[in-house]
Amino acid sequence: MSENLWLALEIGNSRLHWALFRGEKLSKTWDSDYLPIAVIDQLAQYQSLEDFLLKIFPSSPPSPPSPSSPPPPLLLSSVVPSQTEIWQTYYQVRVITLDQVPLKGIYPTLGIDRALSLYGAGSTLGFPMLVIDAGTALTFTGADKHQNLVGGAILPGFHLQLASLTQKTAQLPFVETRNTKSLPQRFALNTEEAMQSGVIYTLLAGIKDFVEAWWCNFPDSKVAIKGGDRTLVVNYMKSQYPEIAARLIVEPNLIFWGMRSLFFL
Ligand SMILES: Nc1ncnc2c1ncn2[C@@H]1O[C@H](COP(=O)(O)OP(=O)(O)OP(=O)(O)O)[C@@H](O)[C@H]1O
Ligand SMILES: CC(C)(CO)[C@@H](O)C(=O)NCCC(=O)O
Ligand SMILES: [K+]
Repeated sequence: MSENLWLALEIGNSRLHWALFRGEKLSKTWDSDYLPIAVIDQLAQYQSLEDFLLKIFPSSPPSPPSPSSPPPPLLLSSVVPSQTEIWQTYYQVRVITLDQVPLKGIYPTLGIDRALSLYGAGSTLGFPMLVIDAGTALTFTGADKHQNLVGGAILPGFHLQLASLTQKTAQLPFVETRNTKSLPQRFALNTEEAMQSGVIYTLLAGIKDFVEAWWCNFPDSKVAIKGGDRTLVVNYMKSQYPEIAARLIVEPNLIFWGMRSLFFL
C-alpha cells in the first residue's frame, strides 16, 4: 500500500461520500453520485493509483506521491445493500458491519451510518454524545458515557419532506430546499413559502425538542451534526434558537472519523 493510502466510502441513500486517508490523516473528502456498475468494474483493473484517482474524482484529483503504485484499499460503510453488492467486485474492499463498532446495546437493524458516526464523534470528542444526521433521512442517535446506545429517532429529511408533499398531492409544486440564512415567513401568503415554512419550522422545533430532551438526561453531552443539510439546519437554528445552535458541533466527516477510530484507536 502506497504511503498507507486508503479510501473510505460512505454510501448514503442519495449519493456517495468519499475520503482519502494517509494513515490516520484524512487528507481529502468529496461527494459524488452513485457510479455506474461498468465504472466500478473498471476501477479494480486500474494498474496505477494515478489512473484510479482520475476516474473517481469529479475534478482535480490529488497527485499521489507514487503515481504508479496500485489503487488503494477501500473501506466501505453502506446503508444501501444493492450498492454494497456492486462494490464487492473491487479488489480490496472491506465492508464495515455493525458487530465491528464498539458501542454497547446496539439493536440488529441499526444503520451502520448511525453507529459509525456516533462512534466516530464519541471516540474523538467524548461520550456522552448525540449525533444529528441531516441527510436524506434526519436521524438522532445518542450514547451515554459508557458508550451504551441510548437510542434515537428517524424522520424524513428536508428534501424528502418537501418532495413527498409534491409527489403525493395534486396541487403542490416542486420546491427547492432553500439555501439561505433567512427563515421563510412563518404564516406565509404563497404556496411555496407555506411549504417551506411548514417543513422548516417544524424541523427546527423538532430538533430543539430532541436536543433539549437529550440534555435533560445528559446535561454536559456534546451534540454533533453531519449530513448534506447540516449547514442549512445550523444557519436556521442560529436565527431561531441561537443558544442551541451555539452548542452544535458541525462536522461532515463523522463516519470517516468512526472508520479511523476503528483502525487506529
Ligand atoms: N449536491 C447535493 N446533492 C444531493 N443532496 C444535497 C446536495 N447538497 C446538499 N444536499 C442535501 O443533502 C441532503 C442529503 O444529505 P446527504 O448527502 O448527507 O444524504 P446521504 O448521505 O446521501 O443520505 P443518507 O441520509 O441516507 O446517508 C438532501 O436533503 C439535500 O437537500
Ligand atoms: C435511517 C437511515 C436511512 C439514515 O441514513 C439509515 O441509518 C438506515 O437505513 N437505518 C436502519 C434503521 C435504523 O437505524 O434503525
Ligand atoms: K446519512
